[in-house]
Amino acid sequence: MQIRLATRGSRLALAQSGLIADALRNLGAEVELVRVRTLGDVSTAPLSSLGGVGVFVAAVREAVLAGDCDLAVHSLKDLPTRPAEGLTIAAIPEREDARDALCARNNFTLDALPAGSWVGTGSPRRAAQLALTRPDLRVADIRGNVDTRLARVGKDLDAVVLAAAGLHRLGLAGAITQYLGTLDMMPAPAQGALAIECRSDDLPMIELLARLDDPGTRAAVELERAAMRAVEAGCAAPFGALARANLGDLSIHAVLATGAGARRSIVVGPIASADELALRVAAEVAPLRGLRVLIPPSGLADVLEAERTTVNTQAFTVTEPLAVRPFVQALTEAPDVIAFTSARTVRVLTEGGVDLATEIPLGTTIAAVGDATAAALREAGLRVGLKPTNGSGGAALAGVFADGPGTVLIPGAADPAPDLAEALAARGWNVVPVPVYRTMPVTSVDATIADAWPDYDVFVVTAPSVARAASELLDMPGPPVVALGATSAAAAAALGFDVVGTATEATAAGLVDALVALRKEQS
Ligand SMILES: NCc1[nH]cc(CCC(=O)O)c1CC(=O)O
Repeated sequence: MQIRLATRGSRLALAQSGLIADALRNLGAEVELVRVRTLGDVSTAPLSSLGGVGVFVAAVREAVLAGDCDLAVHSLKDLPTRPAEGLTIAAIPEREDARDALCARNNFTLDALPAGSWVGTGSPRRAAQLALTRPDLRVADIRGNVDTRLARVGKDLDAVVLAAAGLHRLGLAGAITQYLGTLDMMPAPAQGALAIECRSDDLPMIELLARLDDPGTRAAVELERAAMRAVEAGCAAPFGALARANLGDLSIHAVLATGAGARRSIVVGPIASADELALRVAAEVAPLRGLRVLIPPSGLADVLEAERTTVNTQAFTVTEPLAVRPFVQALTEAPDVIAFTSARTVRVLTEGGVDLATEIPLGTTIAAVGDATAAALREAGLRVGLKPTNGSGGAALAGVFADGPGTVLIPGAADPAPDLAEALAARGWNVVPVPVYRTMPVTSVDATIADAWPDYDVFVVTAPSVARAASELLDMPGPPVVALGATSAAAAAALGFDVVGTATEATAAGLVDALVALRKEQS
């Protein structure tokens, strides 16, 4: 049989195509490599603007579909999980090493790299896992083929992370200074595996290629890819998975980096139930996947996105800073305590030109309602002396105060939630509220958000003013509400929302915990 094999011209593509050509020649076929230039090879525009890795794949696929060639060899990890019409993956040969490898200067391992070292990778999966194991390293976003990436080690980079399989196939195993374990660096789904594709109606070719198929590899990589699909993680998501077939069983380890940390899963079961295994993995690493959430814009939205929820953002309020002079004036009275009720307050004062670290009298105690506020205060150079030991919010903060007398300054919104002031007054404190910003409701809501309003699984209420604005602008009772803190929960409930959950900590972790608890309840 005379076979024409479509290949890209990159060194890795030629090496991989050559391997398969040789394997086919061993089976008695005559094989000719036909080079296809792809837009991805010709253009210097960023990959994402060309439609992602798919541009490399599209041109060789076209050559096969058009009948100019009979088959193409792909790195399976670069193939979209959606099947290509008219084509079939007729063989997945035995997998090369699936691991990622560190190629570092000075023979460094990941542990030994000095703090602050620059590590090159263009992969969000690799970057996220590096940040988890070695948060003290710096990651450089690099592109290009394996040779160009490797050439930068010892020049502007201290190390790069590359697939061991690619390095092996290029004869570059000598550049590897450490094979990375899956706890530090879970590989991409199907990493190290090749896919041989031909036309779905080319039965003689399908029959020939079947002899190169390794069923164990196929079962493992298909499970990894099914898990990726179930997580709704595209190739840009920080998701890694490695499965192994052993007798009739499949085991899979998977990781999804979620911003602050990562969720991991290990699942084992019979090959016949691979679909169910993929769903179990997805449920463990991405328990919130697919949840439709509406939330005001902030860093919280990014965290929910990393958790694979479907997030829409809509601003319901705008902050209007007020003059800072009343606050600065109040400082001259040397209050015993200043209680900060939001990171926003800290930001408004700092942006208003107040240098909190030098202008607040030394003897004044700084109090914060929760972690986010405390973090903002520390960033402004203050030492936080008082914070709730259990939970967060105004009432929780008042709980850790000693009884008065004394004076507490509370800078914040012009219409603050009354819980902190009331609780402190009841314990004998002289409470001095100082408005430093006003929260104004927006006047309209984006039309697509308004349309989708009844269909959201959760509306995250981050402040009483958010609930108030939403209740005025959109139809009530609206979607189920998860509130960020007890104060927001009470305000939302009073406005007629169905409050189905409350984050005990007004932080990303607290919100995620509340949503996960809700999902568990509902399933
Ligand atoms: N994304 C590029 C790519 N596609 C396949 C390989 C290596 C071979 C393989 O993983 O099968 C590489 C290079 C790399 O990630 O280091």
